[in-house]
Amino acid sequence: MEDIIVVFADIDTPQEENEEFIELIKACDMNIVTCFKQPLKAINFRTFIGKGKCLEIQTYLTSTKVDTIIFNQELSPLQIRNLEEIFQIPVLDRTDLILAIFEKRAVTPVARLQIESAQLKKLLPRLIGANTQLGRQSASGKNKGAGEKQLELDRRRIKARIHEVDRELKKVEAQRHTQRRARQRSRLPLVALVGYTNAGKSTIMNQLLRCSAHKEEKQVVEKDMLFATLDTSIRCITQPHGHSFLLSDTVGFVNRLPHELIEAFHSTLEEVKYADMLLQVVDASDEEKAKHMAVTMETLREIGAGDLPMLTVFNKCDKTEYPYPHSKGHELYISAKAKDNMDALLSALNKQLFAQEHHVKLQLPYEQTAIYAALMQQACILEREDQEEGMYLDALLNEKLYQKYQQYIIQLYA
Ligand SMILES: Nc1nc2c(ncn2[C@@H]2O[C@H](COP(=O)(O)OP(=O)(O)OP(=O)(O)O)[C@@H](O)[C@H]2O)c(=O)[nH]1
Ligand SMILES: [Mg+2]
Repeated sequence: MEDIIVVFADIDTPQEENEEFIELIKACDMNIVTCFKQPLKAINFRTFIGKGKCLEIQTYLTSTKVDTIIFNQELSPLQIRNLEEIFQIPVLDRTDLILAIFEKRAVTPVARLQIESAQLKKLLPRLIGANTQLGRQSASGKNKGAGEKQLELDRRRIKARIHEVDRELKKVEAQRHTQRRARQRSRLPLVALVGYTNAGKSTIMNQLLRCSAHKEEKQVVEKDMLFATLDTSIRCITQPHGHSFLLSDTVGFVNRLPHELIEAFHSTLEEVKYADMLLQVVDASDEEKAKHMAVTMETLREIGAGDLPMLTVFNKCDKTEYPYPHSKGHELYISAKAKDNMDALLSALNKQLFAQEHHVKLQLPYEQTAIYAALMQQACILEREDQEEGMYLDALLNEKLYQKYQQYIIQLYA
């Protein structure tokens, strides 16, 4: 495990943001040896923090073994270079840390390529104009060779590799485009799970898969750690009495998600843009939920998915005082840990996803098996109640079915 020093260089940084930063460090399996704090009125353009603080850290380093220093802010390439010259060990900023977490978590080849692209693009400007023996390849802090010549070689190699990686990623984008076209032809609506990291998106996906009539669909990874999911998985949810839809689970968002990452994860995040509807998952037990929702909205706008219809799911209500399952307009309160809450989720989702449809109650004689079979296939049956005189169906019908089966409709809901 890497031994690190954390430098909180604060320019009115809220306390919660610093707490989240510690969580990010934990997610990266690093051992914090000590923390230095400096409230800043002005940023030193050469070293971010002041001379006095640099000296204090330098003195500390003479007596303690430390592998890396991590700043809770974004640093410029020049600041990083100067700080590394002073401390003689690698210095990482907030973006490097998030990239390092992603690097650790990346399991699919695409996620690996995306992270490599982001890391190389962040590294390149640091090498321009650098003349020290310190150059870093990744958060693991491998030192590179000395001298201008070596640097020039490094720069060229990095540029060539960026080119190669981006070409691979373009291929992936084209592949995803083809897959998307195939999905669109299937005409199944696509629902995308989005939200802050660790809110419970993958858990909801798995619970819905358990309820799905097609149980063979693969489960996704759900775990209590930041950024458990790094790629997009799309599964088909087949409702026992109704429409099927596609559900996608993707990478979670975080406050100030580095721009390099959004760019690198373009093809992964782009899937969200093509959804028919978003399921925004919020951890209801998190005190910072309002801020997390704002970050989610901001990220959605950034990737061009800000205007899609949305159902907001306040999850983990079992850890709160909120009654659940409970539906209120476009908001739903549930606990994904309670399997029976998925009915409430599906019902809210169906209402919104198939909103252009008519919500009706039908009374159908038992002998009308052909009509029942047609409704099962083409409509969304929310509830079935069997009585002596026939079955009562609470269903969503499209215009065509609505006209065709008028004679069986006994109630039209608002
Ligand atoms: N108590 C409680 N825990 C939950 C609930 N839903 C999910 N969790 C837990 O929250 C943690 C995170 O869940 P995930 O489903 O992996 O979260 P995610 O949103 O997919 O996270 P990322 O992939 O990191 O973005 C896991 O330990 C889950 O077991 C819930 O309703 N109640
Ligand atoms: Mg996940």
